[in-house]
Amino acid sequence: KLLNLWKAGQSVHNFPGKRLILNPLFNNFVPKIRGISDGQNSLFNAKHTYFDYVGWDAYTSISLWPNTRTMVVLADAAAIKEITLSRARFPKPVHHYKTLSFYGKNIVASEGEEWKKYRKISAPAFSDRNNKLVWDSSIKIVEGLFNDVWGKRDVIEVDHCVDITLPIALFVIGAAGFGRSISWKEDAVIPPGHSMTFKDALHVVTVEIFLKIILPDWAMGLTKRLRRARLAFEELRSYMVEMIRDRQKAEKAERHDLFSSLLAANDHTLDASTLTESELIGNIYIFLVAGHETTAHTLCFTFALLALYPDEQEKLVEHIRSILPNGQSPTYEDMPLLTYSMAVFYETLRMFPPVTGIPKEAAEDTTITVGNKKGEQTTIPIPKGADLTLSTVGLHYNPRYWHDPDSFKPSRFLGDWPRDAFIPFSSGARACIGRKFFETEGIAILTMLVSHYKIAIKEEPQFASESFEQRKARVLSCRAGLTVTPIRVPLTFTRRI
Ligand code: HEM
Repeated sequence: KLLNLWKAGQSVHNFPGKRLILNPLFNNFVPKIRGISDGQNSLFNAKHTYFDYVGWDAYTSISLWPNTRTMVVLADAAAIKEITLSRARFPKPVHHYKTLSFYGKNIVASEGEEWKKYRKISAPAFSDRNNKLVWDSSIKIVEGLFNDVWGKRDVIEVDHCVDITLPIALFVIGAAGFGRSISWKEDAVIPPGHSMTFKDALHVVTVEIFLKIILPDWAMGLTKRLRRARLAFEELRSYMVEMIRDRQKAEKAERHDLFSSLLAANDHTLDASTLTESELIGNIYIFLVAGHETTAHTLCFTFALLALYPDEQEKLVEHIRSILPNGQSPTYEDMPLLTYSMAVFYETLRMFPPVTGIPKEAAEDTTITVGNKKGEQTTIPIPKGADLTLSTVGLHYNPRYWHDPDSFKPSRFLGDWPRDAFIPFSSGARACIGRKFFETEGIAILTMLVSHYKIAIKEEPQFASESFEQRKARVLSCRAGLTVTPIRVPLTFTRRI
């Protein structure tokens, strides 16, 4: 093993970095122990500090067990751009995404011809015509929250903001992606033939996904938590199968949503049939997950930041009022005018990118040139098979590109800003297909919420004496999940209009 470590170090010309016993796969299960494991949420916690320590916008991370893994972690905008633009030289290491394929192969966890096929089938559903559907669905869902859940109350206290943002995001992808409209009232009821709601099944599967990596099937019956996880995996599958059967039985209405595109590709009566049943379910699952958790967590951090910085919230409200002076609901045509809402999201995504590290691998022996804050450049040899991690957080907190990166300043996104140093949706051919979907629903939801309600941190007696910095650290604390997960964001919504 020591010889392997020496050889791996040689292969990257001993570029400085970490030498660890355990592969990053174990970060979620083993705490941070110097020389052994990087621990949970390590990229997010370190932000740009380890790059500062090394003195370059790159470092190596070589680990030994269960196999020798050579990784180069990057926070250099030019190097990251080069990598994301060269898909043949730096493909997606699909073997790291195996857990996302347990329902079937899909667009996120594939490469090459297979990925091209899934992308081609899905792309038409992300057109401008469907974005209008996303917008209208989002407005309707927030109106449902106001009317059916919050009702006539002037002050609403929420113990954890994700309790509202997760259902909102799930209802939007359900309605706009899969024609599955769920009302807030229906959502609480377990339908006949099921023992969990759709929302709970999807949530448990998303949270417990890591158990699937480490445990064999037989072990999933050992404890109450594992049995609940196993039940959720089965329940979600049966919900997805029902969704397919219901849509297949329904009148062939003129629909152009994602579900129609996926089903048409699975229609064995057509010559163009290209998706198997397992690929169909694999892709439905991945769109449900990719389309709701990232969105829900981003909305939650956005509300938390606006509550912590009331001056920024008022600037946002003033801007919205200048576009919608009579308090009317925004329309899809208003979206391009709501530039401050977009700036607030981008600043939130800069500070809390849901995906903290984007994996790539080297398909051949190659090199990468990176820089540092002194303006120097150096070239790192990258051996074939080495892993590369594009550190979204490292890049987003890199002072070479962002002035005062630790401060929440949405206005930095109003003028000219360094586009290559902003990759919350990744970049290049493998960038997020749902970016516009998110931006559309996000702006509709944010605009509706802040123009109707003032958002504040919920006052709780046990935290009465904390300083602003302590409050900020408490409210914004997060852990690693499938995406960066806020731990507890207690908020108060007070009616404005
Ligand atoms: C704040 C919102 C979102 C963020 C930050 C985000 C981020 C990302 C990132 C970083 C990737 C690349 C992942 C990788 O290389 O492994 C990605 C891919 C993807 N995202 Fe998103 N996403 C968001 C919302 C959405 C939504 C709303 C949908 C669907 C409705 C979606 C669907 C997908 C899909 C299908 C892929 C795989 C694309 C491909 O490989 O061709 N995402 N997303």
